[in-house]
Amino acid sequence: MTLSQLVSQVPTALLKLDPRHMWRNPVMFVVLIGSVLTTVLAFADPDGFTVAIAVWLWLTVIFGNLAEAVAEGRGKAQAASLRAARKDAVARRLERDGSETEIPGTDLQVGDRVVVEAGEVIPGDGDVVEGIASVDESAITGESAPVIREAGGDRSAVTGGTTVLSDRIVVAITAAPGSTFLDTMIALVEGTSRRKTPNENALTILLSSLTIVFLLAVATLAPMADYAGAPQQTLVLVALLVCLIPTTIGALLSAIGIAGMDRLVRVNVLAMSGRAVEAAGDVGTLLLDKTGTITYGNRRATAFVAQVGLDREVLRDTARLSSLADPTPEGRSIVELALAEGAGDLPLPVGATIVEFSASTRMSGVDLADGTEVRKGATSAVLAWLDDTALPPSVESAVERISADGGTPLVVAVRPPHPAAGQVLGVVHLKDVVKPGMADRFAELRRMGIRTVMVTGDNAITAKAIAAEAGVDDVLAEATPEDKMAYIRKEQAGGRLVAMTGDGTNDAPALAAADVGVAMSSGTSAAKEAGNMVDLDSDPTKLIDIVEIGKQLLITRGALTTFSVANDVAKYFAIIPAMFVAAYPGLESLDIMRLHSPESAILSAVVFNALVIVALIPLALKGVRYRVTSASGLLRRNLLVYGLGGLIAPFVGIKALDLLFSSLFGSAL
Ligand SMILES: Nc1ncnc2c1ncn2[C@@H]1O[C@H](COP(=O)(O)OP(=O)(O)OP(=O)(O)O)[C@@H](O)[C@H]1O
Ligand SMILES: [K+]
Ligand SMILES: [Mg+2]
Repeated sequence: MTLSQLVSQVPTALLKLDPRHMWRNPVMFVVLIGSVLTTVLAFADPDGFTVAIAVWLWLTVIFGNLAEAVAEGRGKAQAASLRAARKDAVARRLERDGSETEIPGTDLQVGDRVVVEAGEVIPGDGDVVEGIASVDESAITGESAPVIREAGGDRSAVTGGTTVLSDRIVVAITAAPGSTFLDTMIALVEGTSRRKTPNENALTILLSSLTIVFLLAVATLAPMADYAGAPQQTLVLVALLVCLIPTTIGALLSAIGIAGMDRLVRVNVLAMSGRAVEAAGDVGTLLLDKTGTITYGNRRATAFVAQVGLDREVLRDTARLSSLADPTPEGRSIVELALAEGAGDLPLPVGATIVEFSASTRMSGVDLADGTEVRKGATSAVLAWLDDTALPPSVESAVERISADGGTPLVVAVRPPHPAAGQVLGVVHLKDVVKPGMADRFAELRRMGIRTVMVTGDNAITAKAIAAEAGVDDVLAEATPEDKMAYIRKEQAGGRLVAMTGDGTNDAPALAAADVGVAMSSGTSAAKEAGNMVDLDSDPTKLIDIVEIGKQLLITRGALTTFSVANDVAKYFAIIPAMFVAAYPGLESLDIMRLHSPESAILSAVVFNALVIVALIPLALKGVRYRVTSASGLLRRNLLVYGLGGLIAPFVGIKALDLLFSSLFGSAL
């Protein structure tokens, strides 16, 4: 933060003096009332002291607004560059009859299908329903490397404003104009949609209560001072009140929250709510999707292993048949492998019914017109479909070998028309690769006290093999969407906050149930809508940064609250004796500060109180540094630094200002 940044936000800070805005912050609202009151007094009796107090009370309020304005200002710059990305693209809407109509992108409706080809801007948010393309998403991510977006899998979502670099895709629009991802993002970084988080609300209530306590203390001080023969002016009582109420944290609270969101935006994560950011700081369990999260996610068929005695061509052609209408990356890779291994390029037979893959059935295939049913899928699912027959031994050993290797075995089976029995033909070997560097990052999470759990629809052996390679703490295999939900609920019932990253439509319910649900930007629209954060880089290990930023937010807020309250308590002891020493000479032993005069004591305290806010703006925005240590160690350290610092600072600061003022205006004060 530079000085010019501060100065440039002064107009915004002044606009924020609007009582309708100030009302949301009770501590600073009290200061505002105090400023108005002392200003009236200054007009009635314009002596130097009164004017000085009035001016510094106004500055106190403005400094608080300045903190918020600077925090918001950083987002505004980002919003401006995002606006530039929201180009008004022309949409090529696909009509029912297959023809195309050109319409403005802003006229698109949810459910419309649009064609986008190389060089064109995607006119709205949606899911790719046909084709595969490389897309330049730098407009939203700032990353220039193109990404692949394709129909059917977990990498199907595209964002309006990004550009197709190669090939042709058909996109089904999922967001109405005005409520697109880019619109949400702009509102978020601008802070326009920011609401107070539960913790912020709780802290605001606490700070308001403290304010009331000090208000009562100062109010009872007035008659006591009268009685003692040292009547205090209203001006002094107002100034005293402002010094005692927790103005430091009151002024910086909202800036701390905005800065937390902003730090996330800087690592390309959009948090849809501040609550999610706070929760991230307290996460105990992290659920990670295997495919696409821990592994690259483009599971590809690499081999057909037929049952002993069966021609490999039969397996190859049946596997191909079962995949002809399967748009998932797995399905398409099977068709490609079959072709490469010499299968004919025949289309799907007429009259065939497509059976789509789903995460709960874990199978896909076709039903032919003659009643023959063809399936491929997870071993247990296919065996259950075949009325619990056992696997032929040769297939069983192939399944085990593929799984132990971390691959996904897809069993292929046929069920001829009744009464002939169904039969397993063999298995397709799907391979996926664990992303590099995973084990290190999981070790880091472990040091932060977070347990990592890999969740997958794959079988237990494959899951264990991948888990061992990636270094996670636990695995949940053959997980249906319901299993994922149940696991999250169980952890939450144990008092742990759960974070989860996911990209698939089948992840959506779990993403919604998790305390922190991070959807990969590459994922499906359903996943993005269900989560409360989106990672534009689609990097699941980003959760480490997210947790750090969440912890940093909580620590910063805690540290500055400690400082603020300690500061106020210390001021009480620094200035009360100075104010009353004339009336009660017995207080002299308490008057360790030896301030010049009661007026100088009050003015110094008010000025110090205001300057502390400005001095702490950089820390509020940057955040207190987070180190990986135990929570209690951190607490102890912060109490020591910020509690003790808060106690000592006023004595030093007020004394210094008192010396300055008394040397400048000695006789007047
Ligand atoms: N296109 C498909 N056709 C048939 N079966 C499939 C297909 N894709 C996956 N399967 C089977 O279904 C199982 C579950 O797949 P799913 O995509 O739900 O989970 P996953 O990809 O292993 O895990 P996740 O996506 O949650 O990381 C897979 O292990 C595989 O056996
Ligand atoms: K104060
Ligand atoms: Mg999947």
